[in-house]
Amino acid sequence: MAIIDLWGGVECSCNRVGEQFFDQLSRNGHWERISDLDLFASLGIKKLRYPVLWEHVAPQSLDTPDWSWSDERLQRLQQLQIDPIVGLVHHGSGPVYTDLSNDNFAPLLAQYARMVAERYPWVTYYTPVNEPLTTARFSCLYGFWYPHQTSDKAFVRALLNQVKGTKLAMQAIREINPAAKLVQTEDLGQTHSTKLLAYQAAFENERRWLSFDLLCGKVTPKHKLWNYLIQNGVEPTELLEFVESPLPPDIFGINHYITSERYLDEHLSIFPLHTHGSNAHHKYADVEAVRVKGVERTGIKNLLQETWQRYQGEIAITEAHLCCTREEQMRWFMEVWGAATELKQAGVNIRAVTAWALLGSYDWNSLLTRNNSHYENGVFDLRMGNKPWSTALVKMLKSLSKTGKYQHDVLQHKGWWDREERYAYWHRDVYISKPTHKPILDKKQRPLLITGATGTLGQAFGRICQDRGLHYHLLTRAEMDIANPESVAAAVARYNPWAIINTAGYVRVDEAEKEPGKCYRENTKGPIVLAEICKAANIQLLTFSSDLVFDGKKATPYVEEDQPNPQNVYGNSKFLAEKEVLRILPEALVIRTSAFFGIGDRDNFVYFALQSFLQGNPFEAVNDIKITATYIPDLIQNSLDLLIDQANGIWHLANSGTFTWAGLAQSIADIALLKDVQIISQPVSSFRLSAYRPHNSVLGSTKSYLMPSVESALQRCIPVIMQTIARERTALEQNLFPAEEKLSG
Ligand SMILES: NC(=O)C1=CN([C@@H]2O[C@H](COP(=O)(O)OP(=O)(O)OC[C@H]3O[C@@H](n4cnc5c(N)ncnc54)[C@H](OP(=O)(O)O)[C@@H]3O)[C@@H](O)[C@H]2O)C=CC1
Ligand SMILES: Cc1cn([C@H]2C[C@H](O)[C@@H](COP(=O)(O)OP(=O)(O)O[C@H]3O[C@@H](C)C(=O)[C@@H](O)[C@H]3O)O2)c(=O)[nH]c1=O
Repeated sequence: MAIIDLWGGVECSCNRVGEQFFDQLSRNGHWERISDLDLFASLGIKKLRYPVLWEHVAPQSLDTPDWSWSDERLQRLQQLQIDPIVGLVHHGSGPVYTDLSNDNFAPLLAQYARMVAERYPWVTYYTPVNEPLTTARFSCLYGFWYPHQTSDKAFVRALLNQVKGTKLAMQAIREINPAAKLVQTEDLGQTHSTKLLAYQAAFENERRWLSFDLLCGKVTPKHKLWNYLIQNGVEPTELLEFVESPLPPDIFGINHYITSERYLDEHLSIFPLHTHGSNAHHKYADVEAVRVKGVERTGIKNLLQETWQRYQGEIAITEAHLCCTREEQMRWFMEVWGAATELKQAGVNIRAVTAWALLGSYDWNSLLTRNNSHYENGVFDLRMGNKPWSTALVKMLKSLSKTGKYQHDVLQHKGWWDREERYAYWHRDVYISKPTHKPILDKKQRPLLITGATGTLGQAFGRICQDRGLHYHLLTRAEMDIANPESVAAAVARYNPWAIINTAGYVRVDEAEKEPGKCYRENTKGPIVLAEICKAANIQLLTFSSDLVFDGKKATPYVEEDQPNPQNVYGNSKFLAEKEVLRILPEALVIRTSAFFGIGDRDNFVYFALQSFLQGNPFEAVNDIKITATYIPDLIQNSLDLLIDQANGIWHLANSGTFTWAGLAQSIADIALLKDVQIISQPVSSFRLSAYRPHNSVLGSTKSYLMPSVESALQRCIPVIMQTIARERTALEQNLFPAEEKLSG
């Protein structure tokens, strides 16, 4: 039985930048999709942080409210027996007739809150204003959001208006529902620093409590920030009003992210420009403490302990979310859940942990100031077809809400925030120079078995599993011949894997026409043997197929449901494997992909083209075949997430964008900024290839749009490939022309 509750929450920020409102509910489609509530209910959540935003209900005036959306949603929540924690403002500055610096903000918010309570008198839990301190910082100290001010005076005024608004709102609500409870949320971190900036860190470590301290009436003339507030335009009466009639939160809502802990350092030279800032006295860099070697992070457990010691009030983690790969998201949530459970067992009044951003969020990487569709998935992933995809976190949360416990092999390993490779900086007072590190993989975890140790995809899988802290064994043919059942059974018995990733195969498409036996052994018999043994051993299987299963007669991109009709031996060997593997093991994941390119692999079209261009040689490319190309790291990152999500069946994963090979060559030249390249564009027939190539093998998908565009992948890899080619050329020249001759050259 779980001793703490699982709550959920929808990322519903509605922040204003200039005259534009950035609205997560329209970005994530939840505004239109009431069925999401059923998905949320299936997680076993007891409460849901849910928006009835002022900017949505009364955007033009409090006299013309539109309750249609919130009526329907709150009614559905009642039917689903989910208790809403209603949020009225979420990183917003209110509708256009007010803003954070306007003294009408608090009274108007209270008026709106009364209207909400009158409309939904049964609602008990409220968060009138989410994270007043964060919003005041982003809007009035850093100027990112409306009203875009950048002074302590404006920051303090914005904070006070929000906290006053919260108090007045709760008082108005309690006139309707005296039992109403305030769940006051705030981002909680810790600021660390060099000795020189310890005063700034101390200030920020006091400031972080201000929302709670004000509501609890703790900001008296003895409070460390009393003078700071007074010097920045607050009247003593405004503060004493809270002291005389405090309105402490019924639940202290802690929002904690891996980036909540900061590190301040005046040695600007070792920090990227975008981290530079200043106060009235010093210029300094402000970075995530987790990236700094020599900084001991306080961590969520100690921060919760501090909150308990400071307020002795009921606490809930109201936002637990990590933007990262699947296993890291699971590790982060389990770390927060574990900390809360241990503290609860130790007598701390912890009520719940909230799985935040259930549907993910958009553009937080630009602090909600740009619409770039930078999406980070949540418990559900919105990049899969027309309904939210249940990631591996769904199974985890269902188990936690029931039993408070959950096991998965990927959880055996530390999260990146506890692994050596996290460091990007070092604490100047602790280290003179950049310390080195070696990633260590913990062998306790049941491994992934990856075939194809000498292959392009296999080796890349090894590198990325290392980075993701996924324990793996990369096996050569000698260690496990996939077409030999004894060899596979022996390897499975020896390593006891939780999944097999089959990157092995026969990929020489033209030669396959001459030696079909070999091709069918590696590409068809091999995967079948793996499927049979995985079935028997109840372990997951991921295997790869190809766009060459199609005949190319379709005019538009091929999707998963399209009927394959391979036109060459290779294509046929992959198609037969797909059919047999899914007949034997329907749970298997079969990923069709195409035309690999990547860093560190010289046997690919991108490398060939760049090499020719840089050598000034003409490059022949086919102009009557349409394909999609696949950047290997993007393929692997998403394949691993799907495997951990236990996705099954056929999935198409290729970077988005349709090209002829000649067109792709031109894009490569454009992105490499190479002007005078010679691309000889000609039909495939001129290449006299022994295996037929379909004229269209573009991979589309009805299941997902996980993969970035080919352009974005080329932009990420071409600079590195060009450096590799340049280095190789220099090495070649040095071998060909030893130094003295070059000088005489
Ligand atoms: N390259 C591409 O553009 C595309 C590839 N694919 C698919 O992706 C997968 C990986 O391709 P890629 O990395 O390019 O291939 P590579 O040719 O680079 O690697 C193939 C690997 O498979 C190993 N192998 C072959 N047969 C066996 C066997 N019986 N037992 C164990 N290992 C074996 C090879 O080992 P050894 O060195 O001993 O021969 C080699 O390590 C293949 O399934 C391929 O069909 C799909 C679409 C596009
Ligand atoms: C090397 C090269 C290829 N091409 C074009 C011609 C031809 O259609 C195509 C053939 O190149 P390749 O032999 O590299 O690729 P091909 O064998 O067609 O590629 C396939 O590999 C297998 C393993 C797959 O599964 C497929 O997805 C696909 O990537 O590329 C050029 O136009 N210019 C060139 O210089």
